[in-house]
Amino acid sequence: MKVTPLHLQGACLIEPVVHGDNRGFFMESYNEAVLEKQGVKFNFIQDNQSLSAEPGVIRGLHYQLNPKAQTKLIRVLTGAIYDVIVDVRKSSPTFGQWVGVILSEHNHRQLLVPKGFAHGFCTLVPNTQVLYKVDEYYSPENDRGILWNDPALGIDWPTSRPILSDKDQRHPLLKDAELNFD
Ligand SMILES: Cc1cn([C@H]2C[C@H](O)[C@@H](COP(=O)(O)OP(=O)(O)O[C@H]3O[C@H](C)C(=O)[C@H](O)[C@H]3O)O2)c(=O)[nH]c1=O
Repeated sequence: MKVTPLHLQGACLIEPVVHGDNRGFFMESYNEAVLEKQGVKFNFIQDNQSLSAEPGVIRGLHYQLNPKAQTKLIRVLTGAIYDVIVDVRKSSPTFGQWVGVILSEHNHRQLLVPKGFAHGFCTLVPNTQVLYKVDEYYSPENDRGILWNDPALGIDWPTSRPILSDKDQRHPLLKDAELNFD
């Protein structure tokens, strides 16, 4: 597995080794020891999976407040997403900055999202299934969000008319969001 740090501290791209042959491919999609040797060590305790039937679905921008903040390891089982993380650590020199990467069933890329980041993605093709590991359990009372198209963020989403959940239509702007990350 190749681990490439991103410019937002703590975030990294992970690319597994894919063994292709005449049948298809095999890969170790997660290997704790291999990642730990490269400084990626988390106690993931929950696996999540979502299916979005249509392209242009945006889920996010979500995070959980401390003490239930989550590290997330995101990958795509089928389809493709434009995956975005936003640094919401108030004392961070990159507070409010974001990075977007394409994760797909074809590039097998994974994104490690540190605690203190809001996370969201936009699906790029139909029937996109996203899998992700988290190191804290779901905590509805600590679940928060930031509006996907907050002009202060200027995220270059692939669509300006996304399919959104009712909840994702009502998140505050970053300047009004409840944050408790240093
Ligand atoms: C996150 C979560 C949700 N749920 C229930 C709550 C709702 O009844 C239903 C859908 O939840 P939600 O609309 O929050 O799902 P997404 O919009 O896909 O949100 C997720 O996708 C974005 C991109 C994220 O980064 C978050 O991890 C996560 O919030 O699943 C659970 O039962 N357990 C969970 O861990």
